[in-house]
Amino acid sequence: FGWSDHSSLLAQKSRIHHSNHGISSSRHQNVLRSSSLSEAQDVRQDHQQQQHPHSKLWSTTLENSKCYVNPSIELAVRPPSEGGTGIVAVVDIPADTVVMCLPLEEVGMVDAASILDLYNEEEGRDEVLTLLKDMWNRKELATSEGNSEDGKRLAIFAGIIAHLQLTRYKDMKSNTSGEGVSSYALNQSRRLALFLDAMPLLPQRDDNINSRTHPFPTHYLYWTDDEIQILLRGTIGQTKAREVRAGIGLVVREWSSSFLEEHFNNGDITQTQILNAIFSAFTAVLSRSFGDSAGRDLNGKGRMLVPLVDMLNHDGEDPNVRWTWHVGGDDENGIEDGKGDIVVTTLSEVKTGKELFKCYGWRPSWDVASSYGFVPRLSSQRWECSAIPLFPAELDLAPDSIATPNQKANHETTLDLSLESNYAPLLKSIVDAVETVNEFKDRQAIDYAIAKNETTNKKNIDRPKQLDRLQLVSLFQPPPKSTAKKYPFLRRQPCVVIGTKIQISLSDENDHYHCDAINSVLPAFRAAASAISQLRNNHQRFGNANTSQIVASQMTMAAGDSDWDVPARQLIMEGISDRIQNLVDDGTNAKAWLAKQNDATGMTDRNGEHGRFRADMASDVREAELKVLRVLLKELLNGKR
Ligand SMILES: C[S@@+](CC[C@H](N)C(=O)[O-])C[C@H]1O[C@@H](n2cnc3c(N)ncnc32)[C@H](O)[C@@H]1O
Repeated sequence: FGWSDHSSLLAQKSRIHHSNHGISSSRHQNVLRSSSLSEAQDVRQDHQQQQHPHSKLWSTTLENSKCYVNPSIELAVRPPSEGGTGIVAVVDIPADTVVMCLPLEEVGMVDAASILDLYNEEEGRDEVLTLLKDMWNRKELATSEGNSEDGKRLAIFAGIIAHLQLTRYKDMKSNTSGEGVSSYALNQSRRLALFLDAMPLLPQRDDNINSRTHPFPTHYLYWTDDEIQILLRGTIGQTKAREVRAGIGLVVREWSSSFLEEHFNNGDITQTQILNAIFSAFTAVLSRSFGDSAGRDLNGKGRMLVPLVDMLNHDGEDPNVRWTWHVGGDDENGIEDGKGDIVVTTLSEVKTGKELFKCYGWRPSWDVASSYGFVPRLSSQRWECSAIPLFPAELDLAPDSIATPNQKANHETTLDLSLESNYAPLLKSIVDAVETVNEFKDRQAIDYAIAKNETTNKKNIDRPKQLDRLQLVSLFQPPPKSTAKKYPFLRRQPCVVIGTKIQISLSDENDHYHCDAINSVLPAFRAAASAISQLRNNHQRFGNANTSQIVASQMTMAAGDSDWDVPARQLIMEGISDRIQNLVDDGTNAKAWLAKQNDATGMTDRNGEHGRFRADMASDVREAELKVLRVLLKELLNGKR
């Protein structure tokens, strides 16, 4: 579900095609309208005496003499519209100050591997943990760059959190704390009780009845189907939202019998609550878990959740704190065992009343939105991405000749390049061609550095490394006219991700980043231009345009040859212009739809407010893409002059 998932259009396509609509709307609505949660709230009221679970976790940690929390910081519990809970400075804090030092074992850090490692079926079988352990050990089919492995681990982690949370709910409801049959899951849920309560799981008690909806109103799992289809139309955000919803929908289906066996069959819990807990756990893991910035993620076992540190909000442009993982001496093994301290240090002075922000890592807006349920505000400048279609959705095969009326009527002179059967072979050749060119370039750079006795030197040192390899994503498109009757469904249009540094000011000081951005995608578009030229030649000579007749080696040659720059830049320019137009039109339609909704419902209650958050988020996703496309189009037009 992370950034790395974007690269593998080829690997993901079959999965997505089967589940275009994501989580079925009726099931989804059930979750949103669930009213059977008041019992859970009542139980919580008794146990927590109305204290916010974040505050409770905070004060309990402060009481632990082995945990250090600098008295200069305080917790700020706020509504989601204000970023939710955060941590603020109560006095001026100088740079390089340790504000937290939390021993992982003391704070109840959670990761999937440790929970599964300690689970022993022979001491009491647990259907959910058995299922998750099997999944953990299952070798995934080899896909590029281990994407599905990351997604799988994240899902298992969510499964564990949901299971422990449901176990805790039953434990609290039965009101027999410490008595009766104990199980591994029960013991773990008691050990992690405070932290489990502090995640965005079952709704918390609130005096306002309207707020008894999900506590994470902007996460894509809680959008309605209409919101996904209309508010996000035309954006890469829509593709991500559909992927997240479809992926989780499939996982939930796979898990349902084990969860029902463990929780529903034993009574006490409704199916809706089970589903609700699973969705909530996914939002918790997607929005709060993290790995080690040094690349150490519990010996490659996955991600972790760390209380208190997960209350720090994100600033990707100017973070004022960072966290590090300290183990005693050189004891790197401590990290593998999840031991050591998490230390949060200020990077710059934090003035009284200001919030502490860490950077969650660079990701484009559409990706931040799909994990974290918000889009960062652009304050000064930051790296951002959009995507450009590799080919026009409908290719004119005879652009210079006049087609006969008969040919036109039969669509003989066009090719639908958003049909998978047509684009898939071309896409594979483009990926291969770009890889060949990149390998060649890397070798040349190394040879050059050796000859000059230098180390290889990357020009834009702050350019995110994800942008240095070919990234493919796809957009959902309505069918082109030529095939709309025969195949009326939405289909995917393959795109290349392009990223540059956008800024809030109107000056052009980032021109060189835009120029680099275009250069970095040129090989893919040169190969695409070669494919298009071959298709047109074949059509002219043989009267057909079968994509299987394309010569891949010609595309590879073109990918590395600047002679192809003119048609490649033309393709990029047309793709960008087309996208800008569509994004603007779809944005206007989204606004009109929203206005209609507002008129119909008044949008005054909490659901209306949450709807507005989602609409704002959709608009931010759209604007971020538009900003990138506009600066790149300007750069291309300047380059032409
Ligand atoms: C790791 S948690 C941080 C604590 C969180 N605010 C809470 O209430 O528990 C990450 C979530 O905080 C919110 N968040 C973080 N940074 C934000 C920001 N700059 N603006 C708005 N929301 C933010 C998002 O909902 C995100 O998914």
